[in-house]
Amino acid sequence: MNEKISLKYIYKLLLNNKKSLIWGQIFTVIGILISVPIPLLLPLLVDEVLLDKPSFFVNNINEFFGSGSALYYVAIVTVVVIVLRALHFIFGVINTKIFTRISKIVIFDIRVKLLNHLKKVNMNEYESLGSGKIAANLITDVNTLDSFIVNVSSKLITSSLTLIAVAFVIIKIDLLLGIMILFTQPTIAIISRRIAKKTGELKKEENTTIEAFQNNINETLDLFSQIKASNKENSFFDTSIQKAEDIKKASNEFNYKSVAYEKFSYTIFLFAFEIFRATGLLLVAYSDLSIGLMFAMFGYIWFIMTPVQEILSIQYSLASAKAAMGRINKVLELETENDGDIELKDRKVDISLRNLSFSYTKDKNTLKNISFDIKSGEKVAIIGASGSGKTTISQLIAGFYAKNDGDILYNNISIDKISKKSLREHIFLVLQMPILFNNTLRFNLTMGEDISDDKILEALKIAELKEMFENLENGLDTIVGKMGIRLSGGQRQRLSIARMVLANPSVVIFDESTSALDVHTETKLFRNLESFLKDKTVITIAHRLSTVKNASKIFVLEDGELVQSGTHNELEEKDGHYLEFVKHQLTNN
Ligand SMILES: Nc1ncnc2c1ncn2[C@@H]1O[C@H](COP(=O)(O)OP(=O)(O)OP(=O)(O)O)[C@@H](O)[C@H]1O
Repeated sequence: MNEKISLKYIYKLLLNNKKSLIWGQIFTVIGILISVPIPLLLPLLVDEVLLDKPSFFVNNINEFFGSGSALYYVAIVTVVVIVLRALHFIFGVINTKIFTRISKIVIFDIRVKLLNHLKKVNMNEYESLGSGKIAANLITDVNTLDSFIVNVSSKLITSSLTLIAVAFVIIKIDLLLGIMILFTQPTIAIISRRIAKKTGELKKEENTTIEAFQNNINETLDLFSQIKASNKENSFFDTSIQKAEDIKKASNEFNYKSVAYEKFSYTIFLFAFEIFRATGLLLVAYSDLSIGLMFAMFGYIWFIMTPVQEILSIQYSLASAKAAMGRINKVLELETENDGDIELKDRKVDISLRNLSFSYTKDKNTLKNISFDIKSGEKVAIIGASGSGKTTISQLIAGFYAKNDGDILYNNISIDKISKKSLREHIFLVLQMPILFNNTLRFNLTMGEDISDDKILEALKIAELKEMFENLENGLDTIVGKMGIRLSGGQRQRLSIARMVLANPSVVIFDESTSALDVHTETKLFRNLESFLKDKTVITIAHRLSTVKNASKIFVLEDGELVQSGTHNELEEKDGHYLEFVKHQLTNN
């Protein structure tokens, strides 16, 4: 059972780094012990030195270092404060280093968990989310978790402990002012947060308008020639101008309101600060609070701003982390392939479809109750109208999609019991539109396997690609694909065939794999492949009569059902889809 990502799960992963966590907490406590007294030190000299009421500092300095002038006491305490601040900085850096490392390890573990799950996800499930969403889960959502974990692990404990320590100190200095500060500060912070949220919403609106403009302008520019051809420049560009107008409005709102909101929350803080100051003055006037301690209290007001903000930010970060976990768990909920453990050892593979049914979506059955047998070494063909389910059958035979009903047997063993790895070693599906990796020609042919150049060249020769290869400056090391040289549709199809030759499977499925080739090249190619394919099982999906005619068996599909099967000669004799197909081909040629 694949455990979902939850706070408990993250906690468990954090605990895997117990030793570092303990060290982190030790440094946290030391850091707090160093930083909390800082606001107290210099203000106390107001009482002890300026108002000439020697107490703790002056007495201790006198005892250990001897007495001196005001400059002497101020200088010593200032040096102590600077040293404490420097130490606090150093411990802070060490702490950040420890907690960042732990959170990166946790995030790495989560990414690995997701990738390991994705590796086994079955195709139907994969398509239900789509690559865009999955990539967003792996990048954006995991990053959201990342910042949450960094926040929680390093800031939550530090900020809470700091607040507790400061609360203890300021309540000890003056109960009334201490409680006032402790209640007012978080209230102000909450108000600021609310205001920040409003700013966030305005920013979102601005982003939406920018995105809409971007999508619109991208489409307009992509289809520029078509727009011009249909004389529609005005209407398309008017829409773009309207979208630009939306940006103007939303951007204006965001820019001035965000500054106003920011100033507003700072002003509220200053109001409160003035009230604290007045209360402090009154406490000095009417109670026993000293001037020095009053200044120290003012120092603590600034001091607790950061931990209060940080604790609140964790609350928000928790909300986004929970949403991110929900989306990440959608990936972990994708069902994995039913992987069996039987290895297909024999290179001779008989394939049988038994009442096979399959649907991509719940509302429509793509394949209905299909049964047929293909003996090892047989050369069969599947034909049918576009959308009748030919590609789907081949994908099911190759084990890409999971069947819904019925069974596919390989040497009488159900697909459910066979290891998918072993199945794919035996079956090679040559696609109509092979996708190239943005990598060298060699990688695209070998998929990273160590295969000698001689073998690769032999495969290129069989696939009728030798000539193209000889014209490449960097030979097998030429980058092809997105950022490299673009190959034509026909070249890509032949490259896929060369891939298949190198993989040397026992069953080859050609899914309209030569549709982009001219008849002359196609004939040469199949002649080259003749001896290679001699003992192999070959399933050909094709639209050309010439390609299927010589098959030992032809299966005719219609709307997901097997409607006819037999040899060319047998089927040609009967009225039905095959005869229609033959007639159609003859009249079209
Ligand atoms: N990934 C998919 N998700 C949902 N529906 C799909 C998917 N792939 C194919 N289909 C649908 O399944 C049906 C059969 O498609 P399939 O590609 O197997 O037909 P085909 O006979 O190979 O067609 P063609 O000759 O045009 O390649 C079609 O209605 C198609 O729209």
